[in-house]
Amino acid sequence: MEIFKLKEVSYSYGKNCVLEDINMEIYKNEILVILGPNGAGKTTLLKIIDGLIFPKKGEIYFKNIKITESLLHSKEFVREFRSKVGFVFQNPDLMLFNPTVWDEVLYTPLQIYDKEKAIKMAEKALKKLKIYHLKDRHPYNLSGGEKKKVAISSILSSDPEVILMDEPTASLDPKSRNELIDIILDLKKEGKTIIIVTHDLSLASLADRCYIINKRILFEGKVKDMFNLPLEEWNLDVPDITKLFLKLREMGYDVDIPINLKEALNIITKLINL
Ligand SMILES: Nc1ncnc2c1ncn2[C@@H]1O[C@H](COP(=O)(O)OP(=O)(O)OP(=O)(O)O)[C@@H](O)[C@H]1O
Repeated sequence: MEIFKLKEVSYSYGKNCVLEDINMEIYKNEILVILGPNGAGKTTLLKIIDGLIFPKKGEIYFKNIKITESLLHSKEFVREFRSKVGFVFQNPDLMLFNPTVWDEVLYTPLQIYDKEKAIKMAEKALKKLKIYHLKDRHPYNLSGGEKKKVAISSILSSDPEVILMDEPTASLDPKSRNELIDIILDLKKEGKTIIIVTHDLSLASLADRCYIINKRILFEGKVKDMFNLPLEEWNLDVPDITKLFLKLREMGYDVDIPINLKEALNIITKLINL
């Protein structure tokens, strides 16, 4: 089932066109990763999907309903849409406005559920991100990574169907990054649709499908099919492990390009045992 569909969407800031002719489908229960270098228009695209800005050209559909500017002014639609689609901003400071972490994470569920259920949801979300101990802290005084986790909890606590994440691993240390990756995979198992925007190519290993954009769509498909593309020329952060396997190919080894460390180890083990 199609959750979102974008048809020939374009967007400009003044005269500066940053997205042109974007055609995109987002399906239920997929992890979609949108890659692109700095300034490629990724955040702008997420804002369009989240209805925060409206395309200058083109059409956008949410579950087959065409989103129009007047629909975005309808309180009823916006309320329903906001309860179904959650957006974790790149900069958590833009999301955190309550006096404590607890108030922050409880805020949206209280608008949707009764108090008892809202409290349960908030507790669950804080525990999921392993930040329950921070619940009485003021978000302003937290570290960058802690703020990011609060921002993610505050979205998960309202249990949206679709989660948009802008550079979710930025400012997370390696342990927290791996924990977040596990959370994203769990969310998929729970039936959620997750859209991740990043220039960190290693996150692509999570994806069911990827887009690479730079104002326009440069690629759409499976991660595995990305590796024949000039990724470094397109200014994407190619992980060292990927570079190593591309080099092995250049040297004449008939190897697949692994999408994670486990796959890399399997391929190397096979090579050694040849
Ligand atoms: N509010 C704005 N007003 C004017 N120009 C903007 C605005 N927001 C973004 N831009 C410009 O639009 C282009 C795309 O920005 P956007 O933030 O969508 O890119 P991005 O791919 O998310 O980049 P990054 O990876 O650096 O976060 C950039 O050139 C940026 O300077």
